[in-house]
Formats: sequence, C-alpha cells, structure tokens
Amino acid sequence: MVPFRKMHGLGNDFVVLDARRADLPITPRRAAAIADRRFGVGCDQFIVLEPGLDGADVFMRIRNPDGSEAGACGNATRCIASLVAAESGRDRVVVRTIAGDLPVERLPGGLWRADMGPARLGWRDVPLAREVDTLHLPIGRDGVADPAACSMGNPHVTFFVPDLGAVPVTALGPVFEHDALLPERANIGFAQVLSPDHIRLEVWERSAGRTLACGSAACAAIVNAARRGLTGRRAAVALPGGTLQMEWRADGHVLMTGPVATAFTGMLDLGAYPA
Ligand SMILES: N[C@@H](CCC[C@H](N)C(=O)O)C(=O)O
Repeated sequence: MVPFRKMHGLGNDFVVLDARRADLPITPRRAAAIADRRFGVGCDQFIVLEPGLDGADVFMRIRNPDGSEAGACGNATRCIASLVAAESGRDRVVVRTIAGDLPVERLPGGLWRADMGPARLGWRDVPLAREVDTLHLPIGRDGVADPAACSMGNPHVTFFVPDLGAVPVTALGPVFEHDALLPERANIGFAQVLSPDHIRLEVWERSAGRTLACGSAACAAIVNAARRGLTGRRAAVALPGGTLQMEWRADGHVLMTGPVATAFTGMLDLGAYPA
C-alpha cells in the first residue's frame, strides 16, 4: 500500500505518487490502469515525484492515461511546486521534467506562477513530419482549419475559431491529434480570441481527450495568438475549469499563473493493478 494524493489545477486532475525516498514499481501499464476512471482512481495525468538533483527541488515524471510519457504539464507543475514548497517552507521552487527545469513561485491569493520555459517554434521542435511553416499548418476539417503549432516541451496545435461553441471538440480533437503531419500526435487547442487580452480555449489533450483545462495548451494559445497578431503577449485564457493568466515574455519564456488544489488523499494497493 502506498499513499497517494489526488490534485487538480482547474479540474485538470492528477494522481500523485511520491517515489523520492523509495522507488515504486510503476510501469506504463500500471500507470494507465490506475488512471482509468472506471477501473482505477482516474486522472488526466499520472504523476510520480522522484528526487530532484543538481539545482532542482523535485523531478516530476508525467504519464498520460495510456501510459505514455509527456514532456510538460502546466497544471501539474503548479500543483507539485505547491507541495514541495509546503515541505520546505520556501516560496520558490524548481520542478524538473524530462523537457527542462521550471521555476515556480507562490503569489498572493493561493496562486502560483510557473515559468514554463521557452516556446519552441521550429517544425522539428513540435515535431512535424516534414518542413512546414508552423504558423500555418495544412490541417483542417469541416471549416476548422489553418492552425499554428509550437512546442512547450510537448506538442501543441492551436486552431483559431470565430465561435468556440460551434466547434465539435470531441469529434474533431481525435482526428487532428492523429493527423499524419504530427508523428508524436499533439495536444489540440481550439481558441476563440475575445479581445487582444482575452482568449477562450477548449483542449483535446493527447491521450487524455477533452479536459477541463490544459496549462501547456494555454501557453501555446498565447504564443500562437500573439504570433498571428491576434493578441498581445499577455492574456487571460478562459478554459472550462477556470482561467489562467498568461504572458509570453520578451525572452521567449511563457509564464502561467493559476491555482492549485488537493481533492483528497488515500492509500493505493499497487499490487491490485497489473505490473
Ligand atoms: N494537462 C497538461 C498537459 C498534459 C500532457 C499532454 N496530454 C501531452 O501528452 O503532452 C497541462 O496542464 O499542460
């Protein structure tokens, strides 16, 4: 039996296990089984904390509900930073992921600001299957077309639409996620720009499907909207689960501010799940 914590950022939810002091027998298959909403605990991402070395306070390993590993998770970054900060009594911590080190700081009002690192804009960075202008991908269906792409340590494609309510997110999301131009698949954002500092966003996450919020997709939305000249470099991004404040800084780094929450804690019988 191991203790676990169920956390969420704006309803984007995580099972968090702590393997910092003792290794845990977590395989992709076991992570997927625990992430299952009917046969397991259920979550959008399965997070394992590992020791942070050489300047990082913690290493955060991110798995999707199919067991695949992801390079970034904005909402989990804030959640895990808040845990580590509470342990150490510090207001600033560094969360390491396979994609890089993410400094996070506590702000007043229960908010946390994560430096999600630089947006990467090259076609190989996303990655795309062939050389294409990442500002205009030749992907589209049913009038939803011409998205922009970037990497936030994980692949993102953002469609700009005039009326988000008219977009069949659940039907189009998986089609675009598996487009042949996206060899590692991608997280698919549908963004409606309400004003130069306000975006509405719905996300079909790679592997997890439609979620209530996706922090790295909000990063991609502000970056791609600003690149298109649709917004400035700061905007509120309103997701179904709540709002994130976003800034694409002049040095290319993306700052994301939002809340964290623990829903419950419990004990998990790892042996009840396939290895
Ligand atoms: N929910 C996350 C993103 C999770 C990873 C994603 N599904 C992927 O495969 O890249 C966020 O808040 O950023």
